[in-house]
Amino acid sequence: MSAHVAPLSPASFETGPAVVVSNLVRSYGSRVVIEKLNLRIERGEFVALLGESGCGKTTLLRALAGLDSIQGGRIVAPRRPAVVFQEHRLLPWDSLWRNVSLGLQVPDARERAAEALTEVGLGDRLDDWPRNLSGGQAQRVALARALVQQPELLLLDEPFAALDALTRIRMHELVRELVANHQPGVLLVTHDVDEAIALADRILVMRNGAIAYEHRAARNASTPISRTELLRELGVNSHSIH
Ligand SMILES: Nc1ncnc2c1ncn2[C@@H]1O[C@H](COP(=O)(O)OP(=O)(O)OP(=O)(O)O)[C@@H](O)[C@H]1O
Repeated sequence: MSAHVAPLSPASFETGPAVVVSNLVRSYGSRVVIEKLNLRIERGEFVALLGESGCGKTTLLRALAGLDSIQGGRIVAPRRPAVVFQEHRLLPWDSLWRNVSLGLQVPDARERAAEALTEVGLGDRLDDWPRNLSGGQAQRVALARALVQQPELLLLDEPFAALDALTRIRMHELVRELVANHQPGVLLVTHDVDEAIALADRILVMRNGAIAYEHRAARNASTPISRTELLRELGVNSHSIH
């Protein structure tokens, strides 16, 4: 865990939020990218983060992951979150089960990896190699590697962006199922408005270094989040909306 991510007290471990961010500031040199941003994600809550290119979505995700230092504010999380990136980032010289169990300090690492790989539909590929996987399969392994850690917070940085449309839809179904089973809080960074609407309980739009818009989906809502409204928030004018 990096120095700036403060642990929650043990009492709040089982029931507390997945992450609480207060007055976060992140800058590169003199350029402030995130300015006094506040965010709270509950366990089991699926939050999607949209925003124009360059607005700071990945910067926020990296700060939450503890990968970068921050210049102000506070991030309180129970443990280090798990992250899945757009690229699978599997080690080519390790078998799939070893990739999945990397960093697991338990005697039954292979069994745990087997369970996780089975959950993502690759339980028969334990001893296979990353080079033999399709893009979608590799992202499944990346998801298994994240979930084997039983994270309270799962950070997804455009994990489906490089996949074809059909594989992406299958991955949406899988992620929905995995999140329902494991109940982490999720922050999904995406450019895809429809993906955000399909998956998220809450959709955020980031602008000028902070959360500028928030839409919370009512559970089992008969009227879905308005795509037009979201696109408007993203600066797409009504003439371009179909
Ligand atoms: N390592 C870095 N050094 C300097 N500036 C950076 C660095 N990383 C990102 N930036 C700048 O910070 C701003 C936010 O970048 P970030 O990658 O977080 O945006 P984003 O919203 O994720 O964009 P995209 O949707 O295109 O992926 C951009 O102006 C970018 O140029």
